[in-house]
Amino acid sequence: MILDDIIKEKKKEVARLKQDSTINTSKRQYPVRSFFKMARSNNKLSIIAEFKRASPSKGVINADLDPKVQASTYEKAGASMISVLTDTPFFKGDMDDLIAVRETVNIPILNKDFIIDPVQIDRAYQHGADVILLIVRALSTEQLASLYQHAKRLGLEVLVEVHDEQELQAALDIDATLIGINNRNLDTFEVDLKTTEDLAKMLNPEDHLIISESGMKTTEDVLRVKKAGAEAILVGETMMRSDNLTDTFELLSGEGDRL
Ligand SMILES: O=P(O)(O)OC[C@@H](O)[C@@H](O)c1c[nH]c2ccccc12
Repeated sequence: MILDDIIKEKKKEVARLKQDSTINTSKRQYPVRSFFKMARSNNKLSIIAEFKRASPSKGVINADLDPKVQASTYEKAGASMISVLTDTPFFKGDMDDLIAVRETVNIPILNKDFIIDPVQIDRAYQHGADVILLIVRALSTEQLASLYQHAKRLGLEVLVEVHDEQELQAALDIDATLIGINNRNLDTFEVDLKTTEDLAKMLNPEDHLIISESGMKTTEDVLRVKKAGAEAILVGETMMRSDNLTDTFELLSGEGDRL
C-alpha cells in the first residue's frame, strides 16, 4: 500500500528532523493568518490552489515551475489559500518550496505533508505555514488528537482529511472545524466525487467548513461538490498543468456561467 510506504519514509525523515537543532518555533517571522476567516468572509466558493510537482499516482506533473512565480499567479487569480506539498520522496517538493511561497504571498499557506510527529508541525510553523494537514487514515486516534492539540496550541488551523464515514467520525470526535473530504482513495488512487456527496451529508455547515479535495477538472465537477455542501475546493493537478490560470480559476469558480 502506498500510504504505508510513505509513512515508512516519513518515520526516517522525522528521526532526522528530531536531530535538527535549527527547528525552533520562536524563529517564526510571519503573523498567523486564518483560512477559516478568509473563507467565511467571502460568500463564494474558496479555491485552494496547490503547488505539486509530482505525485505517486501521476508521476511528474510539472517539474519546471518556479514556486514564487506560480504562487504569485495563484494569489492574483484569486486563491484563498495555497497548499504546498513538502514531501520529497513521493511528491518532489520540500520546505524550500514553502519558504519561497511564504516570501511571495500574503494569503494563508497550507503545509501539505504526511504529518506523524509534532516536530513536523514545529517546522511548518517556523517557516510560516498557517494551516497543517492531518490525514486521519495515517494516524491512530491518540496521534490524531495529540497532533491536533499541538497545532492548535501554536495557533495554527488544522485541515483534517477524511475519506470514509469512520474517518469522518474520528474527525468529529476531535471537534475538527476544517474538514477535507478527499475524493481520492489513497490506496487505489481512484477518484470519485461521490465521496464528497456522501460525507458532506453527515456534516452541519454551521459547525464545519467542508473542503472537497482532489480530482476536479471542470466547472461541472465544481458545481457538483458545491451543491453537496463544499465551501472550498483544493485543486492540484489542474492548476499545475494549466497554461492560463486566470481562465482555470474562472472555470473552477463554481459560478456556473460557463456551462
Ligand atoms: O491534484 P488533485 O487531484 O487536484 O488533488 C489535489 C490534492 O487534493 C491532493 O494533492 C491531495 C489530497 N490529499 C493529499 C494528501 C497528501 C498529498 C496530496 C494530497
